[in-house]
Amino acid sequence: MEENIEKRSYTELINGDIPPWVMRFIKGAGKAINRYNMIKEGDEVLLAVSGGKDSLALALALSLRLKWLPVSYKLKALMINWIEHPIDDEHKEALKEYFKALNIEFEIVDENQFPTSFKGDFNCYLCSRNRRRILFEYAAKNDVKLIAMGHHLDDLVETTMMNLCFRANFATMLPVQEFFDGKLHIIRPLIEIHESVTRRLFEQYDLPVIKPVCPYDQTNIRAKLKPIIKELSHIDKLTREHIYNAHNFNLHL
Ligand SMILES: Nc1ncnc2c1ncn2[C@@H]1O[C@H](COP(=O)(O)OP(=O)(O)OP(=O)(O)O)[C@@H](O)[C@H]1O
Repeated sequence: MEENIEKRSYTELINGDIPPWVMRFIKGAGKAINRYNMIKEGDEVLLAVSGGKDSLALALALSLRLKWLPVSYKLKALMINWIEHPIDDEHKEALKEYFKALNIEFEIVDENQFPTSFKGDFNCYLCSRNRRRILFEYAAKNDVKLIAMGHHLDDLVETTMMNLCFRANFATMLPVQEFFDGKLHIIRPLIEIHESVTRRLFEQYDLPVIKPVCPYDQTNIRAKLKPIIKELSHIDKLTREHIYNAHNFNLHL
């Protein structure tokens, strides 16, 4: 586990001691939720948890804002534990404690990251398809129609660049993605949040973050794009926002 010495306890946030920058983060998520009408009164939201800083930050935002919102929604968190490299008991306990403190029901399911259907192939695309299939099956079984994922603005920018530069495609990650004729939606409440904010949250509070276990994590194209996007943002610090705004999401709603 990350060294938590000198970090503040996340329970401070849960108990209401929320510094302005964390409040801006929570309100930023709320702004996207409202802008895209992601969650309505009484909805049940399945939160997809990787154990990384972003999905844990998303859990925090979705749970804390319920304290002052005039509307209510139900949260349930699901983590897929990959059988090929399972998380250890200590981390499992820390995650369970975190979700309990946030008042979110939390479940861990064991699944194969390399199912036989891959026929020996493996890449990020196949892996995320597999993850999505597992999440969809779980949602269908539990009659959940909303799945929240921890993707943020930097993820959107990297996806856009990947599609444009390597796949000759003007395509992006959507804040709200519809499946099965509207029977299921993936929502991304952190879509307007910079990764630097979730990183800061993780650096300052003892969120029970699990270190990335994916062998491809630092070598994939996404990781190679990060310094390039950072460089672009030195030319114009609103680079990420420009790429986001280029999609004119509002026009399609
Ligand atoms: N093992 C998993 N179980 C459930 N959901 C997952 C899992 N891995 C990823 N997700 C979902 O997919 C999103 C994007 O995954 P990705 O692998 O890019 O994130 P990460 O860097 O591992 O973690 P995070 O985004 O939480 O920091 C996560 O934010 C989370 O919502």
